[in-house]
Amino acid sequence: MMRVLIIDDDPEICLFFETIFEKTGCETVTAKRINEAKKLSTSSNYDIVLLDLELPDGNGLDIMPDLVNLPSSPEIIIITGTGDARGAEIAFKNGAWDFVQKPFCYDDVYLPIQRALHYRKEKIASQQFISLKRAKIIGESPVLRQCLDEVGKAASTDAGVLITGETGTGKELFARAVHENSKRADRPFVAVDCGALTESLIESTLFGHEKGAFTGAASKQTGLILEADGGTLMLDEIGDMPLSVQKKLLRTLQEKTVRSVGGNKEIHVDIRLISATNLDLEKMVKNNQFREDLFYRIHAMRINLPPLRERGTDIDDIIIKKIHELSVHYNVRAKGISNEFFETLRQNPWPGNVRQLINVLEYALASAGSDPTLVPKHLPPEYRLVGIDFDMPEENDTTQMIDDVLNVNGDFPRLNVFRQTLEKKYLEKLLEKADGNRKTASSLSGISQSRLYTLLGKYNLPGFGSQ
Ligand SMILES: Nc1ncnc2c1ncn2[C@@H]1O[C@H](COP(=O)(O)OP(=O)(O)OP(=O)(O)O)[C@@H](O)[C@H]1O
Repeated sequence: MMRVLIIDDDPEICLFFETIFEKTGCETVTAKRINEAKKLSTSSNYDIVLLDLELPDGNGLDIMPDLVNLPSSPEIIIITGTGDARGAEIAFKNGAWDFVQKPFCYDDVYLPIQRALHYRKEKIASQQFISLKRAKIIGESPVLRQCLDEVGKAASTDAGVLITGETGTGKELFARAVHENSKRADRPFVAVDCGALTESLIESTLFGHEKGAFTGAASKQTGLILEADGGTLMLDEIGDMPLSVQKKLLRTLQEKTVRSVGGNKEIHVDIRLISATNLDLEKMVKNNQFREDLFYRIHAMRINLPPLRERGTDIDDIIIKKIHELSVHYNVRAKGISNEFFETLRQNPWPGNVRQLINVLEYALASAGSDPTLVPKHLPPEYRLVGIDFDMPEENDTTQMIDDVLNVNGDFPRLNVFRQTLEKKYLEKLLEKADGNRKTASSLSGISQSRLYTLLGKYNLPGFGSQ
């Protein structure tokens, strides 16, 4: 049973909250003064504390540090005075979960309380399941917790892990979590995006090269596989790795040695490999586009990350924590978040998943300026059109684009060429639609700004204006 401490000197307000919490099956205790609250909070554990700021023997904020640091780390909801416009700022700066402003009615407090109870229940459940360093992974939904369980299992072995999932679902974040919880945690974690490297670059980037090994190799360079020695190598977009490099990688994994381009020496190397992809590698194996022996080698374990739209209330947790993080990062005043803001974001489909959501939150924070609370009007217009599939091109457009690419030179293209041509066309359209604005392009596509730059460079496309 959840326990709630209500700190307020007004008997009517105490009764009001006691009734609400007891209806949801919680046990409540009340304190009318700071001294009384101090004694009660140290003699028992509480899940939620409601704290009035105007108490007869002082300001409620004076005991905030004591409450925040209680062993049970309760979720604190602050009750601010009538017309106190700094309610959100006071609450979040002092580590509160939420705030309610006097005078309030049942509807004003019902949602903050439900959210706090829900969050608390999931937090307790997750603590029972996981004692894992989570890197920066946010979310408590059952599907996400299952993935964290897999992280725990993967971290206790040295086996190859394949992480699959749509773009922006956190594949790199989870790879880091595996590394940080493994016995290799104090050794390097090196991530390489195979999709961002041209066929000729990928081999020398991974394996290194000798001076003069090819035109432009002015000096000897150590490859990233050796950089990861003793630690973890993450190969993102491994499905984009050319077959010739796949063969060389397999040899490295089997023999635990690496040979640079143009070199004749095998150097011993000890790496743990984590691969990631959003392609169907099984299908690629069947179509001879991915080596079967390598496929078996890299996926002794598998973690399949669900898209954000299937993660239930994780989106709320991510919104709350990321807004807080971004506010601190940009040194802007803490803001409240309206229910309508949450609701609008929940209803979007998020094809670019968490990355896309973070980009939109960044936009919202910038467009809110000094407004104290985030509301839907702070979102990019296309995200306010809930229920409309704004990110998906019309089916006819897509079919036309695919047909155009298939008919290039009249020859049927190899899959690799097809994919790259389509990707280039997508980027051209994206630049057009985003009007050359890098933030909009990143938000529309769900691709990080740094990845966008890499892709534009790869296809020799113009960059963005200076915004
Ligand atoms: N569960 C999560 N909690 C907090 N942040 C997350 C979560 N999942 C993803 N992110 C953030 O979203 C962004 C994208 O994550 P990441 O790069 O790991 O995705 P990815 O699946 O590797 O994407 P891609 O396939 O495009 O390379 C990063 O800023 C990451 O920190």
